[in-house]
Amino acid sequence: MTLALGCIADDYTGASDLANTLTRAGLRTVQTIGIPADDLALPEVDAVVVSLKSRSIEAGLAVSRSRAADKWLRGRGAGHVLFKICSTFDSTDAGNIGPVMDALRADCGEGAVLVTPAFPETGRTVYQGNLFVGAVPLNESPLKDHPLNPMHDSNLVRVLARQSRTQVGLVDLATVTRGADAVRARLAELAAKGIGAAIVDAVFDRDLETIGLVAAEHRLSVGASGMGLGLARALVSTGRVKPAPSSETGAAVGGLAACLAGSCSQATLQQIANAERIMPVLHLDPERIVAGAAEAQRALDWARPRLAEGPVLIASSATPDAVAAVQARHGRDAAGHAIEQAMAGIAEGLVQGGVRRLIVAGGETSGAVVDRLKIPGFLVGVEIAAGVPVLRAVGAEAGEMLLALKSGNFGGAEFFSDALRLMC
Ligand SMILES: Nc1ncnc2c1ncn2[C@@H]1O[C@H](COP(=O)(O)OP(=O)(O)OP(=O)(O)O)[C@@H](O)[C@H]1O
Ligand SMILES: O=C(O)[C@@H](O)C(=O)CO
Repeated sequence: MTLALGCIADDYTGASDLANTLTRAGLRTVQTIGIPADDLALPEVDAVVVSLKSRSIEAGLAVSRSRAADKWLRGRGAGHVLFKICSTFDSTDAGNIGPVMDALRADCGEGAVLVTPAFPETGRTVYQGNLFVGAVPLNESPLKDHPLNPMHDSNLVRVLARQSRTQVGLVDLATVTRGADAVRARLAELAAKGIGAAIVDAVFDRDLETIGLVAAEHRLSVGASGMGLGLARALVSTGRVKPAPSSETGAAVGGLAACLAGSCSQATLQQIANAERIMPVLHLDPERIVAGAAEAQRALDWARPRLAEGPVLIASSATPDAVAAVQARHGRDAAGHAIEQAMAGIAEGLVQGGVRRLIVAGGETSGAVVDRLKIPGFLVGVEIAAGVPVLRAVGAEAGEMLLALKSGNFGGAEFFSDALRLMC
């Protein structure tokens, strides 16, 4: 297998978002959980997205795991590696976007790295280096209340510079609009000044196509699914990849269906409220989760008799005030970790009880669940909502399974019913 594109994603939902974008652009793509074991039977593909759970861990660990994934991908022929980050640039001043970018850049000897989280299909655009979420700057969006990495600065040149050892420049929209040669020239100018990274503006998919053409000539880029779109279209338009027909739904899996939500985003809170109309919903008590295993057991006891009648939803999700109160009592990381592990335990119990179709909301939550279920990889199926495909597990201990891993902010108001309709 010689890869046309290698990707390292810093969380699992982000990885499935990217795998979805690449698949829709015509690249045969597989998503792996971590670096695949040698005996995992991977199909012949153009792109591999290695999913890491490295967004919110200690920076040194994120760097070493990302470097190992990069080495694996380049060892399979990937001339270009995309480090997939969140379209809302989720990170803190300690990392992990800057430190990982610096390390991968040093390893491949890149001059200046193109960086953009723009993903216009989901309302993420970048102008003059400022990230907009829909109509508002990042620091005025719901991301200001994120439980793990509240985002208080929309200027990504500043945000990345605080995390990185290199200086950060800007390729502005006026340059992108002039085309690939103008972007090439600006990047060369920045590299000549010793500036190692450039936030690049993008508002429309056509901007990402221009950026993709230039990025594909380099060894490394950093971005969200929009950068993936640009790269994929460049690989196809320059004849380096022969586009594959769009993804198949595959055979039905059957089995029981359940939903888990650990995301506290506004989008997820609305989706849960709407799900109450169509399925039983259990709201977990975060205090009891932190106190011990009884709350997870209560959830399984609650779900068991109901599942035979239809899907259920179990949620820890809460409003920003409630999340802040739990964090004040137990610490941000300890509370987050305890809730993620409880969700993973609930997922394990549900699968032991016959659940084979599982929808998970939240990147960290999905990471904990997929790890606990020991699923080594996924094939990408139909799209439920922008950035969220149906995933078919490959090599799972439980056998045939369908999953949907929803990024906290993604999906329409009826996301859970939309997903269940497509997961048979
Ligand atoms: N009631 C709660 N109180 C405090 N923390 C919570 C609560 N419910 C969930 N959490 C924690 O909040 C974090 C939510 O992160 P997660 O990545 O799962 O969702 P998200 O950030 O909305 O999604 P994404 O990363 O895909 O955008 C997790 O660590 C989770 O355990
Ligand atoms: O880019 C995004 O917004 C998502 O793929 C994601 O990474 C959220 O966790």
